[in-house]
Amino acid sequence: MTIEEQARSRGLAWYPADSPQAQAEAVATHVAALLKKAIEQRGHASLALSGGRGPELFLRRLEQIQLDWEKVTITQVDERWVPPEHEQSNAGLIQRCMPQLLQRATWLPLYQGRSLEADAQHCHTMLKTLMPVDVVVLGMGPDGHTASLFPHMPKLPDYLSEQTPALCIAVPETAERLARLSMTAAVINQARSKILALSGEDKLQQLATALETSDPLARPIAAFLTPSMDIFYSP
Ligand SMILES: O=C(O)[C@H](O)[C@@H](O)[C@H](O)[C@H](O)COP(=O)(O)O
Repeated sequence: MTIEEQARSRGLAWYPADSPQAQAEAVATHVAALLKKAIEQRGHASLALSGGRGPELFLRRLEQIQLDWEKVTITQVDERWVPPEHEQSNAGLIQRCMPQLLQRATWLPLYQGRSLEADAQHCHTMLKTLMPVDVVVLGMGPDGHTASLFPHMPKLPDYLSEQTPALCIAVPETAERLARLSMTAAVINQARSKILALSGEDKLQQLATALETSDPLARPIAAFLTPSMDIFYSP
């Protein structure tokens, strides 16, 4: 079975693109269509964005799309616990890519600069009022992590359970990575729409393994491969 067949057999939509540029175009227009529908139905819409290196083309394309951005609230799926001017800040990336759009939308970055725990509590409270998020855009790391939910991290089973009371968690720094803030499955899997955008053969194989083995402790992305999820892949 191809990975596309595996995804479709799980009720996931599969959108292949020929290049990262085509993928960015497809994701941006798809996100805009979902937000437009939410605004038509409920008068407003909410969007949660991931960071990392992957989404830059998508974010810059979204900046160019005409929409009632004044009716959209934008937050983050996760964040490195650094100020926006830090080179590893996801908020900094989003702000650099979408300066005009963020002037019009309601922008709710996760990093507040208090303490890691205090910021996690602040974001938990913010997300409680925002849920259910209309559109959550996920990436996936080469190890199968998504958001800042990493393989075999402490308390991962709690964070991947939709019953977990925590909506945003503090992820302590390790030798390999900065401290982070992250949404949990209680928010992500309650979203009206999930989008996963990934590129490259390595990540495609990781996704195939996640679909085959469904072991979310080893590959946390596996906990989110449920409808309604649209997967956008480019080589
Ligand atoms: O803070 C982060 O790193 C992201 O939010 C993370 O969840 C990202 O989606 C994956 O790590 C993929 O990142 P790349 O696109 O850089 O591979």
